[in-house]
Amino acid sequence: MDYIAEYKRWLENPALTENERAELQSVQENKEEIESRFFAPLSFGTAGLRGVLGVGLNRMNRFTVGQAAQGLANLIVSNGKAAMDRGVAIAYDSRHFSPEFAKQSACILAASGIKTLLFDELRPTPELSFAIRHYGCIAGINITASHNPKEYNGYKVYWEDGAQLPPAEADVVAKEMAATDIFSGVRTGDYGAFVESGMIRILGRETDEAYLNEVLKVAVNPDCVKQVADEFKLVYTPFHGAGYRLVPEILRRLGYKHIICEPEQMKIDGDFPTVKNPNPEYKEGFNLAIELARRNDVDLIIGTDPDADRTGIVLKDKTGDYVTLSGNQVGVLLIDYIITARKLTNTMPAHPAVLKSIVTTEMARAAAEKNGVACFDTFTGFKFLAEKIKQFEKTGSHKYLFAFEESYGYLAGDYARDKDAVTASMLIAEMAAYYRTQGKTLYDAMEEMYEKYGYYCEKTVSITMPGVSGLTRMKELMAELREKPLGRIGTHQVEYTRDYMSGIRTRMADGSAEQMELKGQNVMYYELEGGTTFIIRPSGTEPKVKVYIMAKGDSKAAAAEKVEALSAAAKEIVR
Ligand SMILES: O=P(O)(O)OC[C@H]1O[C@H](O)[C@H](O)[C@@H](O)[C@@H]1O
Repeated sequence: MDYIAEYKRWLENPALTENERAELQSVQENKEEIESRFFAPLSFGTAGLRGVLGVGLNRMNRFTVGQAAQGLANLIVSNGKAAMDRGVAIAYDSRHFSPEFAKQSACILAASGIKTLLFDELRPTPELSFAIRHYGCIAGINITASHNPKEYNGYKVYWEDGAQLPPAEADVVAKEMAATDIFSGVRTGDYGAFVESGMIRILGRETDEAYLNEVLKVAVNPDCVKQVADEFKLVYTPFHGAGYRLVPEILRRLGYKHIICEPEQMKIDGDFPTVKNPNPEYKEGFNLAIELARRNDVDLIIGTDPDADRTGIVLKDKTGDYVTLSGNQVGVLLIDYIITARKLTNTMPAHPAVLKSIVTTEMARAAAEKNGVACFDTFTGFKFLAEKIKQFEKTGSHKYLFAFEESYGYLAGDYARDKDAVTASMLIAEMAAYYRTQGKTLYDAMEEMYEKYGYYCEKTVSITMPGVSGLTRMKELMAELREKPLGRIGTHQVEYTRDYMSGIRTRMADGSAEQMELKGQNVMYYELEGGTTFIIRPSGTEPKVKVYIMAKGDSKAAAAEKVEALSAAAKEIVR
């Protein structure tokens, strides 16, 4: 794309406000910035749009959002009147412009004759997934950039089962967007008039109630909470986002009496003023909560990201220090706990299964299989886990107990099809209460878990590659890995290489190849000697290449040592 011509087209367009034009004028001397804003449209992938807020074709703004809404509207119209009447549920988080983009989308859909159900204020992402299923909508939109830094926003689109848009529908939206002129091709109308005519219906507390009732049903053994509720305390932080109301509420309904919320981070604010990254992956975000926990002698902290789909926890260890758990550790703890509680309460279904992504710890498989529960893998992205759940429903082959990814996303229950921090917080709190009734802390339970299932250790090394040059470098890197296969990584021999684009697994010793079940994603997966894995993939949500290192050892230290040695190799390979 001729980015200078596109820049000028925008600069001269009368649709821009004075402020928008001034923002574009302010970069006129900066060619690199112009290129980054105009080199290509934001791509509409299966997770919708995600990008930095600002004026430009490759930015999140009212024009790019309008084009996406029109693309979705066209897809729904092509599905016929019944689909249009089923409507679209729309939610948003605490980011800048999230409510504006949500309202704008509702007006664009309504102008195409599609009913919309718009939340009255920010809501957890999983509540949107629930609302789509609950109200029988054809689709859903969520304005959020999830856990990304404050400069970002995003446009996640969901389909009728409450999961993120399947690739076939995403392709249609992308094509419709490309055929829609960003300035003149988007139809809209008056918000007030649409509300009055019922084309836009506002969702409020009644939807929260229906959602919370469903979440509560996922609790496996809530009686244990009642036994310890008088003394048990926990600290909660929503990182300035959508978990602020419903997470404490579900914990209260579960029976907790002492929920200490971090007051600064309970304030809704798209600048996320107290954290660098509103992402439970980073410990720094928990600093205020840890202080609060220390003052109140609390040993469990729960944090949820701005759209309340990710959940992180911090525990007090035996020396009194506060340590963060990884998404893998929390996931395995929950698998182990859910299986225990299901057995205890006689609620284990026939053919139980857990689901995880290929970059998620193998310890999950060990925990499941040791207990007679099957474990299945999918690609990264909750939409793939949701697809598997749907497949189980269709064939009746398995009943899923729990699905999770190392990226701090967990789901149980049938009411939603995206990871749910409200449910995860509830299950974590229930699990902590259960161990308390056994005279243990969650930290004790985690240590025992390693003794039971083996010493696994994982680390993700992320290498940021920003801008247009970063995109090019990522492409080159993945191409190089395919052209010149790695024979060794660090000091380890590569035994098998899996290319998940072609779906081929090659034995390095003799070049023999076999077809795998999963294919079609840009992931290179190396099986190293000694059962260690090393996986490279470009992130789908941030300008990063991620290297996932997963090892098993005879002790915690031995596993960690293997991982550390390979971290250095990761930085050598991904440059
Ligand atoms: O590694 P990335 O492509 O950035 O994705 C990391 C995560 O992003 C989002 O949160 C998706 O909903 C998750 O399913 C995914 O695991």
